Amino acid sequence: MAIQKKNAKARLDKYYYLAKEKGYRARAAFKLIQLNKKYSFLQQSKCLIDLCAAPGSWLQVAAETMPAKSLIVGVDLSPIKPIPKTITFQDDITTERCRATIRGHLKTWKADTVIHDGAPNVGTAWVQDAFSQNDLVLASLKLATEFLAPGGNFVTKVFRSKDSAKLEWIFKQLFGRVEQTKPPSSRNVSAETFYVCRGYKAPKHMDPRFLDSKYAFAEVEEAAVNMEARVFNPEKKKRKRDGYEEGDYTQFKEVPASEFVQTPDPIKMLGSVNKLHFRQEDAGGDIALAALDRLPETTEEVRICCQDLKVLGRKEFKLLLRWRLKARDTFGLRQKKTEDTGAKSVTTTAKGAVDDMIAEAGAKEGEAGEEVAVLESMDDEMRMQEEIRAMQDSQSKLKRKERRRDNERKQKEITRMQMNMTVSSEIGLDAGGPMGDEGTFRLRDVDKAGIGRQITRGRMYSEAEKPKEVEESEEEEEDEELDGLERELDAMYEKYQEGKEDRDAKARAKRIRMEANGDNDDEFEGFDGEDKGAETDASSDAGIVEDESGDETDEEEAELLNQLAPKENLKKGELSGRAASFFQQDIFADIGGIEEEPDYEDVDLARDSGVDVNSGSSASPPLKAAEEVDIEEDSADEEAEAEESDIEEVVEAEEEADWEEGTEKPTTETEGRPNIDIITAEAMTLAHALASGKITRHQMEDDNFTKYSHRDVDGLPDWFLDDEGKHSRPARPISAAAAAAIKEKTRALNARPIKKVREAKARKILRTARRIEKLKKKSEGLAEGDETERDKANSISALMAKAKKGGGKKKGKQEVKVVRAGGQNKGAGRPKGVKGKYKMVDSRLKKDVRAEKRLAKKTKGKR
Ligand SMILES: C[S@@+](CC[C@H](N)C(=O)[O-])C[C@H]1O[C@@H](n2cnc3c(N)ncnc32)[C@H](O)[C@@H]1O
Repeated sequence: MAIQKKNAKARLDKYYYLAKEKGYRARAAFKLIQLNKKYSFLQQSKCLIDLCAAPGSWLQVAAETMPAKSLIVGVDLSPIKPIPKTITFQDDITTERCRATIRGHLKTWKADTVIHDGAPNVGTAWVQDAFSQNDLVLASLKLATEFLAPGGNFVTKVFRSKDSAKLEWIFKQLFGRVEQTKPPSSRNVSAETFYVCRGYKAPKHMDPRFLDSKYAFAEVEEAAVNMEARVFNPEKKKRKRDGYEEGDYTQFKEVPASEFVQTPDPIKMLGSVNKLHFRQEDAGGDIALAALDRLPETTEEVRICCQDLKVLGRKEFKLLLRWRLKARDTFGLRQKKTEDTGAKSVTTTAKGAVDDMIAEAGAKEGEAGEEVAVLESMDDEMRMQEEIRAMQDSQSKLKRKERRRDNERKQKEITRMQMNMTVSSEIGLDAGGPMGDEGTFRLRDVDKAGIGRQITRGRMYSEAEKPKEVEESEEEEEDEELDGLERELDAMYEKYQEGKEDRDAKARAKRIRMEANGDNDDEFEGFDGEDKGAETDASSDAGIVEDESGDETDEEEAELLNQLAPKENLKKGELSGRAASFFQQDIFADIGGIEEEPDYEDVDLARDSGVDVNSGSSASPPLKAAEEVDIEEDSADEEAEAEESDIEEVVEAEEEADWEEGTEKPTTETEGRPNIDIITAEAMTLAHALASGKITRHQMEDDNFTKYSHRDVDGLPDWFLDDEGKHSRPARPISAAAAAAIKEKTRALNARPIKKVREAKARKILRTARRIEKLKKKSEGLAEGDETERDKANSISALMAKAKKGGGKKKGKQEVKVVRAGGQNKGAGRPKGVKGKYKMVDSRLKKDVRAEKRLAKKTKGKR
């Protein structure tokens, strides 16, 4: 009684008092609180079913944690006192009636979460308790599958037993994520544990047997307990998560040592019992045991080992097995195996020492006579085999390593030779000379490897292009896997780019431009002044921005705009308006008129690198070279790039619009040269350096032979190239003057009116020009007429005045309505029915005006 009292008190732990303090009906409330703290399923649920809910502490927690206006239904065999915000009823959760009642409460709703804390009336045998509890879990799961929404949660209590693994397997079939946990408030002494199953898969069809305890918990042939592992790997302890084995409820087991000698399965015995004893228990005594006890082989060491089998190591188990074999020999229990079988055991059991020992001990021998006789020789032989295998392995590894190193060395030599860093005599000295069998540079080998062409083209030999003969099967497999990953990565990158283009118009415009410009990863083909296409390509590659003025489509307007700076009016050697304004920039202030003959090399270079040169002119070469500068390079900073994209976007949009109208594509060329403008400080620095003769073609060529000039981009993924394009590019020098010039240019560009305004202004000028033209013609006609000079002059000045006004009535100019004051219009305010501007006149004023007009007419007629 005293003990009972003590136990009862121990049960009243802190959660019991906490539950009292907080007003929860049971300490179980904290289990749900702690589970929810870890997995937060209550906050996300709008509809919950609590199975086995009495007295209702879980319902209380759910009601206070779930969102307002949630639907909470609780059911239990026992009555539940009403809880605010919840619906409760009394029923057995395994019945159809209970399901129907829940259905009635839920109506069209589906449950987000089903919780189950059921415990059948326990108190019978532990195994029985566990089974009925798990049966209840299965019933609750069955109910949950009927009401759970897809993606819903199921939280349940499970008693750890041999069936809990089966339950876990079932949970995993129905839910995406299944976790087992034991909240701190669950007593350690209790075998209960909780499963939190999330992401209900909501299968359309389910075999009813799946949730039937008869099938779910049916005894499947248990995999034989691996006693060998227990005996030969005693250091690896496995936790007993499955509870007690069926029919085996004692913790400590001991058997007479004679049983161990007689048993056909000594390994199993060593793995399952705790002790082998030599105690005589039967009144008559065990003769075998007594004889065993007196055997000289039963040494003190053997006796100590028999005391506690659970603490033995591999060596001690081996000792016991040998002792057993000797004892069996003595008792005549063992028949020697034929030489043949022995030999077979040696060759077939190559799985390591554990297997050897199993063979030694004749594990699972059917009868007592099937044991292997030669223990020691087997051990030695196996050990030898093992050693040989290990040596072979390490040798082949070494060979492979050496081969790889050799290949790497050869590759380095090839690269060095390509870069003129080595002379041919240096190469292959150790490889029997160039003509030797292992000559590094035997062309046949090189060709076989498929890199001959690349070498002759001057391309670097890359790591990725290893000769086939040195490829190993492992590497091939690895490559295949990597290829697959790369393809996946490429697809993901493409998807990302598409998404980016959808969101970002600039990215879209950039892609369109890239497509329009064609593939820009063409190899560097060298400078070629004749190749216009290449020139354009190169300039577009470098991000050249076309001049907006090239987009004008209205012929007349374009004409008019061009008239403002007519080129044909330029004298020989004189700069065009655009060129003149370009060279008015401060940066070119130091360049005076240069008299020397043009340096045609520089001129060529300028053209090749995107600077368009009019070589037919006699202007000073640097000036001419830079007169129509078409250099462009990628802007180094993000700002410039953004700016560039902006401009390009406008250009694209305009181009598309023009094409839609069916007009010709606007020319982006002037006299065969692209209309390109400098927009970056780097380009401006280069232009200045070229124009001022600070650098020559050769210098520029040298400067451009960098690590960036011969990049091999073949086979590189897009994402990598895009990233390289952004971050790994040559840092070109920028002079302060060039930066200032570009800044000034950008400022001027920003200050410039938008295209629409410029067009409107141009239209206005055009209209005026047309009127003047008309006027000219009219006045010519008048001059030829018979009228007096005075009349002619009057008519011309009237025409002039009219033209000045803008050619008659201005469209949209509102007329002022004259309204007679008095009558119904008498009084203040707008007269009825009059819209817009109006003027009130009285009858007197009206009469006076009419009289004046009459008089003026009369006088005119008399003249
Ligand atoms: C541990 S209590 C539940 C405590 C509850 N979660 C709480 O917080 O108050 C277990 C409950 O399971 C109920 N139960 C057992 N078998 C049941 C069944 N077949 N149908 C409904 N309820 C059952 C018992 O009546 C008992 O009230």
